[in-house]
Parts: sequence; structure tokens; C-alpha cells
Amino acid sequence: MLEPEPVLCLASASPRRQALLASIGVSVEVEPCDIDESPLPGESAERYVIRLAQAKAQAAIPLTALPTLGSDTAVVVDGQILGKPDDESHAASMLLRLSGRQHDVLTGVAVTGPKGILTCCVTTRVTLRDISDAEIAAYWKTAEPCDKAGGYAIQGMASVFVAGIEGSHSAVVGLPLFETACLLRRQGVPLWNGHLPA
Ligand SMILES: Cc1cn([C@H]2C[C@H](O)[C@@H](COP(=O)(O)OP(=O)(O)OP(=O)(O)O)O2)c(=O)[nH]c1=O
Repeated sequence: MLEPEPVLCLASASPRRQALLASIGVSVEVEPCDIDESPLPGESAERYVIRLAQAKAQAAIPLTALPTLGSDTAVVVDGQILGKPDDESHAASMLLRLSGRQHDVLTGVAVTGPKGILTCCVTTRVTLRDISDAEIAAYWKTAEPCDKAGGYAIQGMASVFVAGIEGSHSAVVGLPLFETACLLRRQGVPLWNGHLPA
């Protein structure tokens, strides 16, 4: 079967974001953008993820004629933003902090198009059970944590640690599908490969 024509430019290297968009029938052209992801002094987590989502979406504008989408996901615990782990000990220290308690996962989304740049931020509360040192060491060996904010993947083997979630599962994986669909429709991007009635 022929691949549907792209209707959106995804400014992201994340295969998960591409798969999430494909699940609602949005075929994309991919233009990953390398931007500085350091938080600004005193910046709130919400401002941070929205700023990065906007920067990614804007960086792709010169590369395409399509509307662009940028997104950023951060794990936040005690007001501190946890990014992706640099190495095994960093990953272990992040999981130890998250073990046996709740934290927030924030995902910012920005979509450019005829209406300018539209943004949203979705916060999801995740509860992890107690995680032992042996489990943390074994989890690193799966290679799953290395490219994930907070050093875990709710959609993968770390699901055995996830005691509860309040909010959007897809947002934790990288893109809140309900809110993203709203932004895409406002920018005139067709969903369900063009079959969702306007
Ligand atoms: C907490 C969590 C994060 N993640 C992922 C979502 C994001 O892809 C990643 C956080 O890093 P991001 O910087 O948001 O995204 P990215 O580097 O993967 O892609 P790009 O910047 O090019 O768009 O962590 C999961 O897949 N599962 C989880 O449970």
C-alpha cells in the first residue's frame, strides 16, 4: 500500500512521537532540530517545556512548506526538572529520587500554521512503587532509560514500576494525543488520513 502524503512536519528525532501521530492518522515529514535544552534561571517547568516546544517547531519552519510540530517532555520532582540521563549513575540517581512516590511529567506542544503558533502544556501525575537497587541496575542494562526524560519509559519495561497515573499516558510517552489533535485541527491539519470529518 502507498504511504499517505505527509501533512505535518515533525521537528523531532523521537520515533515515539512519530508513532503516536501515525496512530491518529497523521503522516509526517521528519526534521529533527538540535536546540539547547538548558533551563533558564528561575524558569518554571511549564514555561520550559513550552519554550522548547516552540523553539523546535520554529526551527523547522525554513525546512518545509507544511505546518510544523515541536514538543518537549520533562519529569519534575520537588520542583526540579529531570532531563535524560548522561550515564548509568545519573540514571540510577534519578530513579532513586522517583522511587516510592509521585512526580509530574510535563509535555509542551507547539504547532505552527495559518493561525501562527499555538501551544499547550499537559501535566500528568505518575506514581512509582519502591524500586530496589538491584532493579535499578537491571533496568539500566535494558538500554531503555538512556533516551527518556527521568530515565524511565512508562510504555516499556518500567511499566512494572508504575503504580498509578492521573492524566495523559500519551503525554508521558511524548505527545498528548487529545490536546495535540485539538491544536492540529485548529491549524487545518487533517486527522485519520483525511477521514475525520471537519
Ligand atoms: C517519562 C518518559 C519519557 N519518554 C520520552 C519522551 C521524549 O521522547 C523523551 C524526552 O526528551 P525530549 O527532549 O522531550 O524529546 P527527544 O529528545 O526524544 O526528541 P526531540 O527533542 O527531537 O523531539 O523521553 C518516554 O518515552 N517515556 C516516558 O515514560
